[in-house]
Amino acid sequence: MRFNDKLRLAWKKNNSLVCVGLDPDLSRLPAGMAQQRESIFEFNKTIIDATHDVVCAYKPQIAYFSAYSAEEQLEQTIQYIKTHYPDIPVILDSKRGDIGSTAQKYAVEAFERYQADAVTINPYMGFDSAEPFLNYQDRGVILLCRTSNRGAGDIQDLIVDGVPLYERVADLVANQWNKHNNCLLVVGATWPEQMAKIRNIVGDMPFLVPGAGAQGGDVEQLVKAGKTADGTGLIVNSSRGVLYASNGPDFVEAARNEVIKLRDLINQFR
Ligand SMILES: O=c1ccn([C@@H]2O[C@H](COP(=O)(O)O)[C@@H](O)[C@H]2O)c(=O)[nH]1
Repeated sequence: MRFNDKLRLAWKKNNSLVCVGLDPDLSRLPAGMAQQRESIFEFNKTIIDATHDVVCAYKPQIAYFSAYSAEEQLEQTIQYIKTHYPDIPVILDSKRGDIGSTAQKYAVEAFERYQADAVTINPYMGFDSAEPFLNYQDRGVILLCRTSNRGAGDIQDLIVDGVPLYERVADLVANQWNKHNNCLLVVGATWPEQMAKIRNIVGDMPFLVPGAGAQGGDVEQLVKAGKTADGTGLIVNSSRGVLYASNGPDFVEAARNEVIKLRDLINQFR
């Protein structure tokens, strides 16, 4: 099934636009869980089991695995989701980007080694660096457009041909790179004004929206700025806000409650 179809079904099945980011930080694991790489899969599995019916996607961030030489735990986590909750898409957040021959290997890493349904990539090396990913027509390719961080504007707001670079990226992706209808954009929850502009440029293209939760993005503003006419179009990610809602014995319940709270708040404004 194509990524965008899988996403649409997940939005509908769980009536949720929430994506849980799987960013396992050994120093923040719940009390009683050993701070060692072997705990990562157990922690992720517990969070996934507790939230699979209230999310539309999971987003493991590769750095939280490779930093601990825990690639095996990343593989196990993705396989666990695909086996037990096959309706929930997995987005590998790795933000790769390189010359075509190397990008080809990164595409194999994301889509064949890790079996991700979608991957984040950096578009700033141009079309040939994105093409190896885009050629996997059933997978999603999520390109950085206006990121959630404080310094997002340093480069993304530079004026190119009379418009900010992030608008050029949005236009380029929507009108030239999206031949297989498998492109999405990263648009930070922290920039609702820019999000509204991007929505105007790209029509119904889905956005991966990091920055709700720990980064403080305003949910009402982001949903109003980014939703599509049918009240979808957004994959709203929260990582730390969910994973570390509590580090006590109630961490599972606290994580689930956090997701439900975010889901219900988003749904209020769809
Ligand atoms: O613009 C971006 C792109 C990616 N991210 C990633 O999303 C999560 C956010 O984590 P929180 O704990 O919910 O803040 C993290 O994996 C980032 O690498 C982003 O924040 N902004």
